[in-house]
Amino acid sequence: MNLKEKIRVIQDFPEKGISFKDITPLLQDKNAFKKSIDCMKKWSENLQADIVVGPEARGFIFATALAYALNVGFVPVRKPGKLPGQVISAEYSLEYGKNILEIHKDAIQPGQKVVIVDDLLATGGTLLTTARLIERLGGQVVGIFFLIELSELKGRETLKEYNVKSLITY
Ligand SMILES: O=P(O)(O)OC[C@H]1O[C@H](OP(=O)(O)OP(=O)(O)O)[C@H](O)[C@@H]1O
Ligand SMILES: Nc1ncnc2[nH]cnc12
Repeated sequence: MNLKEKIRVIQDFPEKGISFKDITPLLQDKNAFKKSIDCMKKWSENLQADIVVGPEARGFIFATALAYALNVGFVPVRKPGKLPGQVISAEYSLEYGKNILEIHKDAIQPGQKVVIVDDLLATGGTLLTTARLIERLGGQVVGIFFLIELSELKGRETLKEYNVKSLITY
């Protein structure tokens, strides 16, 4: 099965000039969704991850499924004002716009091995910010997995110090 065929490309969304990669057809297809998570599970072999982290919102979908498959816990990284406990936060830039990400202070224990999962790598800003938040809490980022990588935007350069893998490349 070719996973790329399950991605719907929509031009000029959410603004002019953006070629939006819509993951919803892949999620609707049980075989494609399962294959995506099974591949990420394979990448996780030997990493001995203690926890999987996913950034809001699309990251939650893949990160929770992988956490379940690996039989480890899940930690959400959220947009501002959503987490109720004490948080640390950081600002970052997106392919379109700016944002802030937050994580609960007690979400990661020092020395824990962390895998981060998101749907898409564009500039890498979201994932670099997420990785830095985890490191500020003492976690060790052992893998960063994506469904989709937009190679033109050079996110892999931004994340060059990490073990980065993606399933579909544009
Ligand atoms: O590599 P980057 O340039 O940081 O871009 C990639 C991020 O952009 C999208 O999230 P978005 O913030 O649009 O949020 P959503 O998941 O809530 O739709 C996507 O899900 C990634 O998290
Ligand atoms: N081109 C794109 N398509 C889907 N999600 C994105 N997030 C950042 N850039 C994106």
